[in-house]
Amino acid sequence: MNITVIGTGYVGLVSGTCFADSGNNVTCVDINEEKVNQLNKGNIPIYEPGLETLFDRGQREGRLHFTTEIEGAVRQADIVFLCLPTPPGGDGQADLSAVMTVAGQLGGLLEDYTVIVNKSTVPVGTADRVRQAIAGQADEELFDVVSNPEFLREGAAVDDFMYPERVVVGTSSERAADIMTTLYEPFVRSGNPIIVMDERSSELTKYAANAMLATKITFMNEIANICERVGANVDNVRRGIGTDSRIGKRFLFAGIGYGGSCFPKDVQAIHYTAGQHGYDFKILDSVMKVNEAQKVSIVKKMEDYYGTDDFSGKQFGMWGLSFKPETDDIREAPALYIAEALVERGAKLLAYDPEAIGTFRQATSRQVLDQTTFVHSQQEALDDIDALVICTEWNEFRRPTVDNFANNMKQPVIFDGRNLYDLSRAEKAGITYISVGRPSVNVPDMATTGNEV
Ligand SMILES: NC(=O)C1=CN([C@@H]2O[C@H](COP(=O)(O)OP(=O)(O)OC[C@H]3O[C@@H](n4cnc5c(N)ncnc54)[C@H](O)[C@@H]3O)[C@@H](O)[C@H]2O)C=CC1
Ligand SMILES: O=C(O)[C@H]1O[C@H](OP(=O)(O)OP(=O)(O)OC[C@H]2O[C@@H](n3ccc(=O)[nH]c3=O)[C@H](O)[C@@H]2O)[C@H](O)[C@@H](O)[C@@H]1O
Repeated sequence: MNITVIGTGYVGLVSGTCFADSGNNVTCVDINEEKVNQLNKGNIPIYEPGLETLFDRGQREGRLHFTTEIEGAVRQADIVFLCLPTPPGGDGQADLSAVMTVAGQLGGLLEDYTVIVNKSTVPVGTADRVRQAIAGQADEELFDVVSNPEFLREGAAVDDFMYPERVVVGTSSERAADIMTTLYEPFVRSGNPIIVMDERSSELTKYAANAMLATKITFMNEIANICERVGANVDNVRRGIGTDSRIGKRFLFAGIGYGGSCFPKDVQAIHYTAGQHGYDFKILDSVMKVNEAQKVSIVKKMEDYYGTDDFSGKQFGMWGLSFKPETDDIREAPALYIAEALVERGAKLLAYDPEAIGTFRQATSRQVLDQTTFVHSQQEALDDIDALVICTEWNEFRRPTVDNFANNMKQPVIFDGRNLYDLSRAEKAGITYISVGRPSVNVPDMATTGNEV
């Protein structure tokens, strides 16, 4: 099939590359000329494991093209995917300006029947709005509008796209449903379902999935906060409940809050939509409040440990800047908030991340930049620091076994926002180790090691 993807961000680039790899002829369109030039030279602007191999193959075999010219790309397409940004507007409402601008351009370009697919995360009713925008300029026989939300995760995007647990297709048109089913059949060979439903349910499914996952994480963060108060261990509680298949093992890891480009904005957006329809979505109100506090909960622990909120004269190492491992994306990353809070309290930072130093530098404040030295290895971030703060669970941070820290650090004090290390080993190694929802180790007057299984 001839596929045109409009918007070559995370979703557009991964979708376009994977569709090309399954034998389609794909043209990706973006208004960012510099990005398109780089992509045409074979340079991928994001770090995403496994993408490069498929991308190179697609370009080499002539099935993956990039352009800024929307006209030709849409005219030749059987299917047009909209993979455009839908950032939060001022009040939390999703900003649909990119989607509606492109929708307004499409009508005049359709010559033969084309399926217009919205892959962006958009509020309920957007498929209708896109249909109306196109219908103003094109015969209704010439197109259908489909909602096809994307569930990939950054850092695992290629696998998620190639082997989706489900594909959701929202359309009331049988013709469009058949085309979408044919397109996705190679991706669900393992028997996972393509679920066809109406457009509105499909649009809401995307928000419901993200809001449910954000709620699950937040629930565990609250359990962790209780664990800290009653002397329990959230790892044990997680194992104890996760083995119940009704609850499930995944997305139960307590930490320093969820970040990224989607959970925060999508929770806000569905909360806003509910409010627009006269419904107060109370649970999501709490999820947002708890998550805000959780992002900087580690700073509160540091204040308790030092007995002051004045960190002047202290230097902290920071491991991990991205919002999660295997990505250089720092959007809504807890590390941004933690760095800001530490610098506000007078600290200096030595920061390391395997991939996200560049993106972090662009996003953080001048004040943080002035007080931060970025280093190129985890080891360098341990030099002459008062304590290490762990913000992202990159695998390489698990490698120096916890026993090594005592030899490598001036003060073996670790504040771990991601629960990387075993408590009893930290205790034996003589490290002061304060993590999330677990008893603190080697801290005078604080609870000691709990009951590790
Ligand atoms: N990032 C992720 O992991 C996921 C994102 N989503 C959703 O997918 C949508 C896109 O997200 P990302 O790929 O992260 O966005 P992004 O912000 O990384 O990229 C969007 C791209 O669209 C381009 N663009 C903007 N206006 C344009 C226009 N008028 N014409 C052509 N190109 C234009 C931008 O230059 C940029 O390259 C959002 O609605 C998001 O919520 C859904 C699932 C996963
Ligand atoms: O709509 C989207 O953009 C995507 O949002 C999330 O994907 P992503 O944001 O890439 O990353 P996740 O792996 O979901 O992690 C999100 C945040 O939750 C945190 N998290 C995750 C899992 C967990 O157990 N605990 C936890 O704190 C992570 O550290 C991270 O900050 C969803 O998982 C995807 O299905 C969805 O397509």
